[in-house]
Amino acid sequence: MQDTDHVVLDIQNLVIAFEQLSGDVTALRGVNFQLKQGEILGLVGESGCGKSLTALSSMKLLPKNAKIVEGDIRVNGRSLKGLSESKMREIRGKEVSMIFQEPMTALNPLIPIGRQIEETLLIHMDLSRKERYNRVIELLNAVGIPEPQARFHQFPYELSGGMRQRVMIATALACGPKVIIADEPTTALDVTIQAQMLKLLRNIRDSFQTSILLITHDMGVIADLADRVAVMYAGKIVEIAPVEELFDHPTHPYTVGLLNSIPSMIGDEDGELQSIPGSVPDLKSLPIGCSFQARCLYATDACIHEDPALKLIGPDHSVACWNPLQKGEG
Ligand SMILES: Nc1ncnc2c1ncn2[C@@H]1O[C@H](COP(=O)(O)OP(=O)(O)OP(=O)(O)O)[C@@H](O)[C@H]1O
Repeated sequence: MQDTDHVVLDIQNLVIAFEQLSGDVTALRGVNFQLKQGEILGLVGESGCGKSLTALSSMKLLPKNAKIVEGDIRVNGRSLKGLSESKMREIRGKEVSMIFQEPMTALNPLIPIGRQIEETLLIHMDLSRKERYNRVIELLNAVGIPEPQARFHQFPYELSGGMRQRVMIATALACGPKVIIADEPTTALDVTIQAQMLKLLRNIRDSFQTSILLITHDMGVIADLADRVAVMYAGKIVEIAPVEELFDHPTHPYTVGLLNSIPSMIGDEDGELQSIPGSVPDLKSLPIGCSFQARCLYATDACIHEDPALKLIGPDHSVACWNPLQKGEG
Protein backbone atom coordinates (compact mmCIF):
# COMPACT_ATOMS: atom_id res chain seq x y z
CA MET A 1 0.00 0.00 0.00
CA GLN A 2 1.08 3.55 -0.48
CA ASP A 3 3.02 5.01 2.37
CA THR A 4 2.44 8.71 1.99
CA ASP A 5 0.60 11.08 -0.27
CA HIS A 6 3.87 12.33 -1.70
CA VAL A 7 3.46 12.55 -5.49
CA VAL A 8 6.48 11.21 -7.39
CA LEU A 9 5.07 11.35 -10.92
CA ASP A 10 2.55 14.00 -11.89
CA ILE A 11 1.07 13.93 -15.37
CA GLN A 12 -0.80 17.16 -15.89
CA ASN A 13 -3.30 17.62 -18.73
CA LEU A 14 -0.91 15.95 -21.18
CA VAL A 15 -1.76 16.41 -24.85
CA ILE A 16 0.52 14.66 -27.36
CA ALA A 17 0.16 14.76 -31.13
CA PHE A 18 1.88 13.00 -34.00
CA GLU A 19 2.92 15.04 -36.98
CA GLN A 20 1.75 13.25 -40.08
CA LEU A 21 1.62 14.22 -43.75
CA SER A 22 -2.16 14.43 -43.58
CA GLY A 23 -1.98 16.72 -40.50
CA ASP A 24 -1.47 16.32 -36.76
CA VAL A 25 -3.15 13.42 -34.98
CA THR A 26 -3.79 13.86 -31.26
CA ALA A 27 -3.00 10.59 -29.48
CA LEU A 28 -3.13 11.75 -25.83
CA ARG A 29 -6.03 14.09 -25.20
CA GLY A 30 -5.48 15.64 -21.78
CA VAL A 31 -4.20 12.85 -19.54
CA ASN A 32 -4.08 13.62 -15.83
CA PHE A 33 -2.93 11.40 -12.98
CA GLN A 34 -0.62 11.35 -9.98
CA LEU A 35 1.52 8.43 -8.89
CA LYS A 36 2.19 8.50 -5.18
CA GLN A 37 5.22 7.19 -3.32
CA GLY A 38 5.08 3.43 -2.83
CA GLU A 39 1.96 3.10 -4.97
CA ILE A 40 1.34 0.71 -7.85
CA LEU A 41 -0.91 2.42 -10.36
CA GLY A 42 -2.22 0.26 -13.19
CA LEU A 43 -2.87 1.80 -16.58
CA VAL A 44 -5.21 -0.37 -18.66
CA GLY A 45 -7.03 -0.21 -21.96
CA GLU A 46 -7.22 -1.84 -25.36
CA SER A 47 -4.40 -1.64 -27.87
CA GLY A 48 -3.81 1.87 -29.25
CA CYS A 49 -5.46 3.78 -26.38
CA GLY A 50 -2.19 5.53 -25.45
CA LYS A 51 -0.74 3.47 -22.60
CA SER A 52 2.77 3.18 -24.03
CA LEU A 53 2.78 6.80 -25.11
CA THR A 54 1.94 7.82 -21.55
CA ALA A 55 4.75 5.57 -20.28
CA LEU A 56 7.28 6.93 -22.75
CA SER A 57 6.34 10.54 -21.95
CA SER A 58 7.14 9.84 -18.30
CA MET A 59 10.76 9.40 -19.41
CA LYS A 60 10.54 11.92 -22.25
CA LEU A 61 11.29 9.15 -24.71
CA LEU A 62 8.76 10.14 -27.33
CA PRO A 63 8.86 8.97 -30.95
CA LYS A 64 10.52 11.53 -33.26
CA ASN A 65 7.28 12.62 -34.88
CA ALA A 66 5.52 13.17 -31.54
CA LYS A 67 5.26 16.50 -29.75
CA ILE A 68 3.92 17.70 -26.43
CA VAL A 69 1.15 20.12 -27.37
CA GLU A 70 -0.02 20.94 -23.87
CA GLY A 71 0.47 19.93 -20.26
CA ASP A 72 3.44 18.81 -18.24
CA ILE A 73 5.23 15.80 -16.76
CA ARG A 74 6.72 16.29 -13.29
CA VAL A 75 9.04 13.87 -11.57
CA ASN A 76 9.48 14.63 -7.87
CA GLY A 77 8.09 18.09 -8.52
CA ARG A 78 10.51 18.84 -11.35
CA SER A 79 9.08 19.59 -14.79
CA LEU A 80 10.61 17.51 -17.60
CA LYS A 81 9.19 19.71 -20.31
CA GLY A 82 12.06 22.13 -20.78
CA LEU A 83 14.88 19.70 -19.91
CA SER A 84 17.62 19.00 -22.46
CA GLU A 85 18.41 15.48 -23.62
CA SER A 86 21.61 15.43 -21.52
CA LYS A 87 19.67 16.40 -18.38
CA MET A 88 17.11 13.72 -19.23
CA ARG A 89 19.90 11.12 -19.38
CA GLU A 90 20.74 12.00 -15.79
CA ILE A 91 17.12 11.47 -14.76
CA ARG A 92 16.49 8.24 -16.66
CA GLY A 93 17.72 5.29 -14.64
CA LYS A 94 18.34 7.45 -11.59
CA GLU A 95 14.90 8.89 -10.84
CA VAL A 96 12.68 7.02 -13.32
CA SER A 97 13.46 3.61 -14.82
CA MET A 98 11.59 1.51 -17.29
CA ILE A 99 11.09 -2.24 -17.64
CA PHE A 100 10.17 -3.27 -21.15
CA GLN A 101 8.08 -6.17 -22.37
CA GLU A 102 10.82 -8.00 -24.26
CA PRO A 103 14.14 -8.18 -22.38
CA MET A 104 15.98 -9.59 -25.42
CA THR A 105 15.53 -6.30 -27.28
CA ALA A 106 16.52 -4.17 -24.27
CA LEU A 107 19.59 -6.18 -23.26
CA ASN A 108 22.79 -6.09 -25.30
CA PRO A 109 23.42 -9.68 -26.49
CA LEU A 110 27.21 -9.16 -26.60
CA ILE A 111 27.78 -7.97 -23.04
CA PRO A 112 27.66 -10.15 -19.89
CA ILE A 113 24.63 -9.30 -17.80
CA GLY A 114 26.63 -8.18 -14.76
CA ARG A 115 28.49 -5.64 -16.88
CA GLN A 116 25.20 -4.30 -18.25
CA ILE A 117 23.87 -3.62 -14.77
CA GLU A 118 27.23 -2.09 -13.85
CA GLU A 119 26.94 0.29 -16.81
CA THR A 120 23.93 2.01 -15.22
CA LEU A 121 25.89 2.42 -11.97
CA LEU A 122 28.84 3.88 -13.90
CA ILE A 123 26.62 6.55 -15.47
CA HIS A 124 24.87 7.64 -12.32
CA MET A 125 26.90 6.78 -9.24
CA ASP A 126 30.38 7.49 -8.00
CA LEU A 127 31.46 4.02 -6.89
CA SER A 128 34.75 2.13 -6.97
CA ARG A 129 35.03 -0.97 -9.15
CA LYS A 130 34.71 -3.23 -6.08
CA GLU A 131 31.66 -1.31 -4.80
CA ARG A 132 30.01 -1.57 -8.22
CA TYR A 133 30.62 -5.33 -8.35
CA ASN A 134 29.19 -5.77 -4.85
CA ARG A 135 26.15 -3.66 -5.75
CA VAL A 136 25.48 -5.78 -8.86
CA ILE A 137 25.67 -8.98 -6.80
CA GLU A 138 23.31 -7.42 -4.25
CA LEU A 139 20.88 -6.48 -7.05
CA LEU A 140 21.00 -9.94 -8.63
CA ASN A 141 20.23 -11.39 -5.21
CA ALA A 142 17.39 -8.90 -4.68
CA VAL A 143 15.67 -9.97 -7.91
CA GLY A 144 16.05 -13.67 -7.09
CA ILE A 145 18.81 -14.72 -9.47
CA PRO A 146 20.58 -17.75 -7.96
CA GLU A 147 24.39 -17.96 -7.93
CA PRO A 148 24.83 -14.29 -8.81
CA GLN A 149 28.66 -14.48 -8.90
CA ALA A 150 28.49 -17.05 -11.70
CA ARG A 151 25.58 -15.33 -13.48
CA PHE A 152 27.43 -12.02 -13.53
CA HIS A 153 29.59 -13.29 -16.41
CA GLN A 154 26.82 -14.90 -18.46
CA PHE A 155 25.39 -13.49 -21.67
CA PRO A 156 21.65 -12.83 -22.09
CA TYR A 157 21.18 -15.87 -24.40
CA GLU A 158 22.43 -18.15 -21.59
CA LEU A 159 19.50 -17.13 -19.38
CA SER A 160 15.82 -18.13 -19.54
CA GLY A 161 13.18 -15.51 -20.43
CA GLY A 162 12.18 -15.15 -16.77
CA MET A 163 15.82 -14.69 -15.67
CA ARG A 164 16.37 -12.10 -18.39
CA GLN A 165 13.34 -10.19 -17.16
CA ARG A 166 14.86 -10.29 -13.65
CA VAL A 167 18.10 -8.84 -15.05
CA MET A 168 16.09 -5.99 -16.59
CA ILE A 169 14.43 -5.37 -13.24
CA ALA A 170 17.85 -5.39 -11.52
CA THR A 171 19.08 -2.82 -14.06
CA ALA A 172 16.01 -0.67 -13.50
CA LEU A 173 16.56 -0.85 -9.72
CA ALA A 174 20.32 -0.25 -9.82
CA CYS A 175 20.35 3.42 -8.83
CA GLY A 176 17.35 3.31 -6.52
CA PRO A 177 14.83 5.20 -8.71
CA LYS A 178 11.67 6.55 -7.11
CA VAL A 179 9.55 5.47 -10.09
CA ILE A 180 9.58 2.34 -12.22
CA ILE A 181 7.52 2.23 -15.38
CA ALA A 182 6.68 -1.37 -16.22
CA ASP A 183 5.28 -1.65 -19.75
CA GLU A 184 3.56 -5.04 -20.14
CA PRO A 185 6.26 -6.62 -17.94
CA THR A 186 4.74 -10.11 -18.01
CA THR A 187 3.15 -10.35 -21.45
CA ALA A 188 6.06 -12.22 -23.06
CA LEU A 189 6.36 -14.73 -20.20
CA ASP A 190 4.58 -18.00 -19.55
CA VAL A 191 1.96 -18.15 -16.81
CA THR A 192 4.04 -19.52 -13.91
CA ILE A 193 6.89 -17.10 -14.60
CA GLN A 194 4.33 -14.28 -14.86
CA ALA A 195 3.15 -15.01 -11.32
CA GLN A 196 6.74 -14.97 -10.02
CA MET A 197 7.38 -11.66 -11.76
CA LEU A 198 4.29 -10.05 -10.23
CA LYS A 199 5.42 -11.26 -6.81
CA LEU A 200 8.87 -9.77 -7.43
CA LEU A 201 7.43 -6.39 -8.40
CA ARG A 202 5.29 -6.41 -5.25
CA ASN A 203 8.36 -7.25 -3.13
CA ILE A 204 10.31 -4.42 -4.71
CA ARG A 205 7.59 -1.93 -3.88
CA ASP A 206 7.40 -3.25 -0.32
CA SER A 207 11.16 -3.29 0.24
CA PHE A 208 12.17 -0.03 -1.43
CA GLN A 209 8.93 2.01 -1.42
CA THR A 210 9.36 2.32 -5.18
CA SER A 211 6.32 3.60 -7.07
CA ILE A 212 5.32 1.55 -10.09
CA LEU A 213 3.32 2.64 -13.12
CA LEU A 214 2.11 -0.71 -14.42
CA ILE A 215 1.01 -0.71 -18.05
CA THR A 216 -1.01 -3.70 -19.15
CA HIS A 217 -4.05 -4.75 -21.14
CA ASP A 218 -4.60 -7.57 -18.66
CA MET A 219 -7.15 -6.90 -15.91
CA GLY A 220 -6.00 -10.09 -14.13
CA VAL A 221 -2.53 -8.60 -13.67
CA ILE A 222 -4.12 -5.40 -12.39
CA ALA A 223 -6.24 -7.32 -9.87
CA ASP A 224 -3.09 -9.05 -8.60
CA LEU A 225 -0.81 -6.10 -8.25
CA ALA A 226 -2.28 -2.61 -8.51
CA ASP A 227 -3.42 -0.33 -5.67
CA ARG A 228 -5.23 1.99 -8.04
CA VAL A 229 -6.30 1.69 -11.66
CA ALA A 230 -6.63 4.21 -14.46
CA VAL A 231 -8.64 3.03 -17.46
CA MET A 232 -7.72 4.63 -20.79
CA TYR A 233 -9.79 4.89 -23.93
CA ALA A 234 -8.85 6.69 -27.15
CA GLY A 235 -6.16 8.85 -25.55
CA LYS A 236 -7.99 9.76 -22.35
CA ILE A 237 -8.43 8.41 -18.85
CA VAL A 238 -12.11 7.51 -18.59
CA GLU A 239 -12.14 6.08 -15.06
CA ILE A 240 -9.70 6.02 -12.14
CA ALA A 241 -10.26 4.42 -8.73
CA PRO A 242 -8.69 2.19 -6.07
CA VAL A 243 -8.50 -1.36 -7.40
CA GLU A 244 -11.18 -2.90 -5.16
CA GLU A 245 -13.58 -0.05 -5.80
CA LEU A 246 -13.05 -0.34 -9.56
CA PHE A 247 -13.62 -4.10 -9.58
CA ASP A 248 -16.62 -3.94 -7.21
CA HIS A 249 -18.26 -0.80 -8.59
CA PRO A 250 -17.10 -0.02 -12.11
CA THR A 251 -19.09 2.95 -13.42
CA HIS A 252 -17.84 3.57 -16.96
CA PRO A 253 -19.47 1.17 -19.44
CA TYR A 254 -16.03 0.65 -21.00
CA THR A 255 -14.56 -0.44 -17.65
CA VAL A 256 -17.46 -2.88 -17.27
CA GLY A 257 -16.64 -4.26 -20.73
CA LEU A 258 -12.98 -4.72 -19.80
CA LEU A 259 -13.90 -6.49 -16.57
CA ASN A 260 -16.26 -8.78 -18.43
CA SER A 261 -13.39 -9.84 -20.63
CA ILE A 262 -11.63 -11.57 -17.71
CA PRO A 263 -12.59 -15.27 -18.01
CA SER A 264 -12.82 -15.94 -14.26
CA MET A 265 -15.20 -13.00 -13.75
CA ILE A 266 -17.78 -14.27 -16.17
CA GLY A 267 -20.80 -15.88 -14.67
CA ASP A 268 -21.98 -17.73 -17.78
CA GLU A 269 -21.71 -21.50 -17.86
CA ASP A 270 -19.37 -21.71 -20.83
CA GLY A 271 -16.95 -19.27 -19.20
CA GLU A 272 -16.67 -17.62 -22.60
CA LEU A 273 -14.76 -14.42 -22.93
CA GLN A 274 -17.03 -11.52 -23.78
CA SER A 275 -15.32 -9.00 -25.95
CA ILE A 276 -16.57 -5.45 -26.14
CA PRO A 277 -18.59 -5.11 -29.36
CA GLY A 278 -17.18 -2.73 -31.96
CA SER A 279 -13.64 -1.43 -32.19
CA VAL A 280 -11.53 1.45 -30.93
CA PRO A 281 -12.25 4.57 -33.00
CA ASP A 282 -9.67 5.98 -35.39
CA LEU A 283 -7.87 8.87 -33.67
CA LYS A 284 -7.99 10.80 -36.96
CA SER A 285 -11.74 10.86 -36.99
CA LEU A 286 -13.00 10.85 -33.42
CA PRO A 287 -16.66 11.74 -33.04
CA ILE A 288 -17.79 14.93 -31.36
CA GLY A 289 -18.86 13.94 -27.88
CA CYS A 290 -17.79 10.81 -26.05
CA SER A 291 -15.34 8.63 -28.00
CA PHE A 292 -16.99 5.46 -26.61
CA GLN A 293 -20.52 6.41 -27.79
CA ALA A 294 -20.63 4.01 -30.78
CA ARG A 295 -19.90 0.99 -28.55
CA CYS A 296 -21.94 2.06 -25.55
CA LEU A 297 -25.26 0.50 -24.56
CA TYR A 298 -26.13 3.52 -22.45
CA ALA A 299 -25.36 6.37 -24.89
CA THR A 300 -27.82 9.26 -24.87
CA ASP A 301 -28.03 12.59 -26.67
CA ALA A 302 -25.54 14.21 -24.30
CA CYS A 303 -22.91 11.61 -25.25
CA ILE A 304 -23.21 12.51 -28.92
CA HIS A 305 -22.86 16.26 -28.38
CA GLU A 306 -20.24 16.72 -25.69
CA ASP A 307 -17.20 14.83 -24.49
CA PRO A 308 -17.58 14.24 -20.73
CA ALA A 309 -14.77 15.43 -18.46
CA LEU A 310 -13.31 13.28 -15.68
CA LYS A 311 -15.39 14.02 -12.57
CA LEU A 312 -15.05 12.90 -8.96
CA ILE A 313 -17.97 10.62 -8.04
CA GLY A 314 -16.73 9.19 -4.75
CA PRO A 315 -13.64 9.18 -2.53
CA ASP A 316 -10.70 8.80 -4.92
CA HIS A 317 -13.03 7.61 -7.72
CA SER A 318 -13.47 9.63 -10.93
CA VAL A 319 -15.23 8.87 -14.19
CA ALA A 320 -15.69 10.59 -17.54
CA CYS A 321 -19.22 9.55 -18.48
CA TRP A 322 -22.59 11.28 -18.84
CA ASN A 323 -24.41 8.18 -17.63
CA PRO A 324 -22.15 6.40 -15.15
CA LEU A 325 -23.54 3.09 -13.92
CA GLN A 326 -24.82 2.97 -10.37
CA LYS A 327 -23.84 0.29 -7.85
CA GLY A 328 -25.35 -3.04 -8.85
CA GLU A 329 -25.92 -2.03 -12.49
CA GLY A 330 -23.96 -3.43 -15.45
N1 LIG B 1 5.27 6.88 -34.14
C1 LIG B 1 3.94 7.01 -34.27
N2 LIG B 1 3.39 7.73 -35.28
C2 LIG B 1 2.05 7.88 -35.40
N3 LIG B 1 1.16 7.38 -34.52
C3 LIG B 1 1.64 6.64 -33.50
C4 LIG B 1 3.04 6.41 -33.31
N4 LIG B 1 3.20 5.67 -32.17
C5 LIG B 1 1.96 5.45 -31.68
N5 LIG B 1 1.03 6.02 -32.48
C6 LIG B 1 -0.42 6.03 -32.25
O1 LIG B 1 -0.68 6.55 -30.96
C7 LIG B 1 -1.76 5.84 -30.36
C8 LIG B 1 -1.36 5.38 -28.97
O2 LIG B 1 -0.35 4.36 -29.10
P1 LIG B 1 0.22 3.55 -27.87
O3 LIG B 1 1.36 2.72 -28.38
O4 LIG B 1 0.50 4.47 -26.74
O5 LIG B 1 -1.00 2.62 -27.49
P2 LIG B 1 -1.06 1.42 -26.42
O6 LIG B 1 -2.31 1.63 -25.65
O7 LIG B 1 0.20 1.33 -25.67
O8 LIG B 1 -1.23 0.15 -27.35
P3 LIG B 1 -0.56 -1.32 -27.22
O9 LIG B 1 -1.26 -1.98 -26.07
O10 LIG B 1 -0.87 -1.93 -28.54
O11 LIG B 1 0.91 -1.09 -26.99
C9 LIG B 1 -2.12 4.71 -31.31
O12 LIG B 1 -3.29 5.06 -32.01
C10 LIG B 1 -0.95 4.59 -32.23
O13 LIG B 1 -1.37 4.20 -33.52
